Amino acid sequence: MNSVLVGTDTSEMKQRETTRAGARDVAPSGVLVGVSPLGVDGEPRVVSTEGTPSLHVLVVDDDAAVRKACCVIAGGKGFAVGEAGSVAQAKAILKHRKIDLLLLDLKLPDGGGLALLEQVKTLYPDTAVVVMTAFATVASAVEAMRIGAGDYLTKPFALEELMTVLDRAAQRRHFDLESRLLREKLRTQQGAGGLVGQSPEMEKLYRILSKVAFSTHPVLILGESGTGKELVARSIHFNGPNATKPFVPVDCGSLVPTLIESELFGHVKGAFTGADRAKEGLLATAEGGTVFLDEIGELPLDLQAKLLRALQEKEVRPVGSTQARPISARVLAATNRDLMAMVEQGRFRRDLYFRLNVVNLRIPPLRDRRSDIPLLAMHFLEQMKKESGMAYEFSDDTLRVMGEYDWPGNVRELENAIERACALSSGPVLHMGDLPTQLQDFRMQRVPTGYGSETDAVAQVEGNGVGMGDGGIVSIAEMEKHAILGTIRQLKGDKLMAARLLGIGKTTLYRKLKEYGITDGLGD
Ligand SMILES: Nc1ncnc2c1ncn2[C@@H]1O[C@H](COP(=O)(O)OP(=O)(O)OP(=O)(O)O)[C@@H](O)[C@H]1O
Repeated sequence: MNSVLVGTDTSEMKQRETTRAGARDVAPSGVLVGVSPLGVDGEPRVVSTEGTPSLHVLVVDDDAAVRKACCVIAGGKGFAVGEAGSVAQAKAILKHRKIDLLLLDLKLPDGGGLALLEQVKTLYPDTAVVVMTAFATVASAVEAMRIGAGDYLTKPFALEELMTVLDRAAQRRHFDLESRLLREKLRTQQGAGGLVGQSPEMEKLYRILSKVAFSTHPVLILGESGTGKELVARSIHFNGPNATKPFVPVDCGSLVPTLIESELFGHVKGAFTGADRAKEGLLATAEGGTVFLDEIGELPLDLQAKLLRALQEKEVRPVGSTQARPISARVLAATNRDLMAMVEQGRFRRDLYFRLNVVNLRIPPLRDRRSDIPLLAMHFLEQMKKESGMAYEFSDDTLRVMGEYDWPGNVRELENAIERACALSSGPVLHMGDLPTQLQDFRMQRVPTGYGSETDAVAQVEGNGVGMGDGGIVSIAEMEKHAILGTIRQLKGDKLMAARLLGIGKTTLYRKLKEYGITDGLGD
């Protein structure tokens, strides 16, 4: 089989005869197939006897022997095959039938194959094209690739070359299909991890995400804090082929420096004081799954070198061990820092940067995709409704200000603001007064002469009452006190929740209460 060549060159005629004889009898897989020339109706014949074929292949060549050989090989692989001997026949078939893969000879009797290719790429962009060309016209193969052919075969070609090209096309097709389905899933919010957003920026992100999910390359996820880097990493993992394997997030910024190495690579018993048991590192725990290295820019330089070695050699050496242990996890990393600048400053290893940055995904800040704000706001509101059973809704003013605000803390800030508003509101309608002070300040800067709608003004005075509702000037300390006490009261004394919603620590809250001379409960 290996020595059999398929081609149009007359010097290959003898070999072609061999091909034809071989092809007529047995396909490479041993499956018997019958190949017939194209019927007058132009319909490609399904010739495989194996199950339902996955790909529809059309062979366009004026040489019947080449057509037959290709049909036999493709049919043997379980594809539905058809053949056309001219441009006109090919067009007739393409009009009536969805073709997944076109095997196209560039030299056809009734016109150029290149023109047909151009037409196919315009009318049927999903059809993959493999051009077949004689060695002498390899320049036209280059032109064909430029127009959109995915692959090419130089005639005469060995049958195994054809088989490889068919396998590659089938794989690519499968990949494209999966990635299209995933993109659709992400777009309609059904993707695992539930990424919300329909702005052009998010569409672009879904496009790249749906492609990288099926590969095993490292991906560097870039974006400001709170833009959704971890959510994107989860989406990549849970939509990929290893979704059932572990997803292990590692926050490089919060690991205790002296313990990072043993956390990442593991340690043996007795490796250091307190290591009374051997421990597997996070890189090994992810076995076959994904390790998500968050805040990778925070990793100390010496550990960057060790991580690079582990990634290159695909093995880790636990602290205190002389033996390496293989690792098979995919690595995704994220940072809100300018890693390239850190490389220039010598604070991040260039080689590690390139290792992690095989593909990068940049998540734009929320202020650069404002059309997503209402969608995200409604999404978080729905979540709150489900959790609380309350029929919350935004006042017009609240929704408008949220859409205009810059959200320096991005989606996380928006999510927290809505959670806080729901916890503080006295009724189902969320007013401006229920939003965090930074949004109220923002609105006051924009509308210096008033509060906007009357309802919201009332809500502001009646709500947590922060601001200049009584017309006088209030000190920042006074506003802070007002906010703290108002929040605790509205939460019926739940100080932990109040601290959380106010974005301050529990200890700070208690210290402030002490400063105000309040030692017992408030509102409880
Ligand atoms: N597109 C989105 N759709 C729905 N929720 C989102 C989206 N982006 C972010 N979130 C939510 O916002 C919060 C912050 O997201 P995440 O932790 O992924 O951000 P991050 O960029 O990793 O933040 P950091 O840099 O601070 O670690 C999470 O609760 C996440 O679920």
